[in-house]
Amino acid sequence: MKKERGLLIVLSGPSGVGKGTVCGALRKQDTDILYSVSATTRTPREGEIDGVNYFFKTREQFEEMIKHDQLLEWAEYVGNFYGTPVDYVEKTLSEGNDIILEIEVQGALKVREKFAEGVFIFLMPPSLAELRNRIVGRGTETEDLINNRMTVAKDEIEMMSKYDYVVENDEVHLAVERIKAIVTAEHCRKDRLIAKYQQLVEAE
Ligand SMILES: Nc1nc2c(ncn2[C@@H]2O[C@H](COP(=O)(O)OP(=O)(O)O)[C@@H](O)[C@H]2O)c(=O)[nH]1
Ligand SMILES: Nc1ncnc2c1ncn2[C@@H]1O[C@H](COP(=O)(O)OP(=O)(O)O)[C@@H](O)[C@H]1O
Repeated sequence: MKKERGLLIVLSGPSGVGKGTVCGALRKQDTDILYSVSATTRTPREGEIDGVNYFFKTREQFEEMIKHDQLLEWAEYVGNFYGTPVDYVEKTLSEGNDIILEIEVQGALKVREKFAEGVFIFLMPPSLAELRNRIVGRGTETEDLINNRMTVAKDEIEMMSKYDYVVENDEVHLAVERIKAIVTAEHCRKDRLIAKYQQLVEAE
C-alpha cells in the first residue's frame, strides 16, 4: 500500500527561545523525523559545520538560489538571509518521511501559504526576562544585537495565533516530549488516514 506523504513540521518562535536546542535534543532521540538544513549568509559560529548546521553562502550565492527558485521560503533576519532549500523538503515528504524546519516567524508564515497542511508549532519562553537571559547566556551576540533580537521577539510573539500549537520551552526534555506528542497525534488525524482505511475496506 502506498505510504502517505510525510508531515511537514515547522518549529518557530523568537530567537533565543531554544529552537536549536530543542530541535537538537529531538534529533538525538530515535524519532523518524528528518531535519531540514537551511542556507544562510550569516558567518559560522564557533563549532558550526557547513552542511550540518547550515549551508553557509555568500550574499551572491544566496541571491542565485532565490533566482533559481531553490528556496521554499527565505527571510532577512537581523541583517542576514536565511532560507529553506526546497528540493530536500519535497523529496522527504514524497518519500513518506516527516521533516522538521526550524525557522523564524516570517519564514514560517510563508511556508503556511504553500503548505496549509503543515503542522505549525510556536515555541514559547516561560517569560521575556528568561528569553533575554538565554540570549545573553549564549554569548554569541553584542548588546546592540541582543536589544535588536528582543524587539523582534516581541513582534514575533504577537504572531502566535497563526500557529496550530504553542509549546512552552520551560525545560528542554518537556518541550521535546510535547512536540513528540503533537507529531503522534497528527499522524492519527482522520483526514490523513481516511483514504488509507477506505482502501482496506474496499480491498476486502
Ligand atoms: N525563514 C527562515 N529562518 C531561518 C532559517 N534557518 C534558520 N532560521 C532562523 O533564523 C533565526 C536566526 O538564526 P541563527 O542566526 O542561527 O540564530 P539562533 O537560531 O537565534 O541561534 C532563527 O530564528 C532561526 O530559526 C530558514 O531557512 N528560513
Ligand atoms: N529549556 C531551556 N532552559 C534553559 N536554557 C535553555 C533552554 N532551552 C535553550 N536554552 C538555552 O538558551 C540559549 C538559546 O537557545 P538556542 O537553542 O540557541 O535558541 P534559538 O535557536 O531559538 O535561537 C542557549 O544558550 C540554550 O542553551
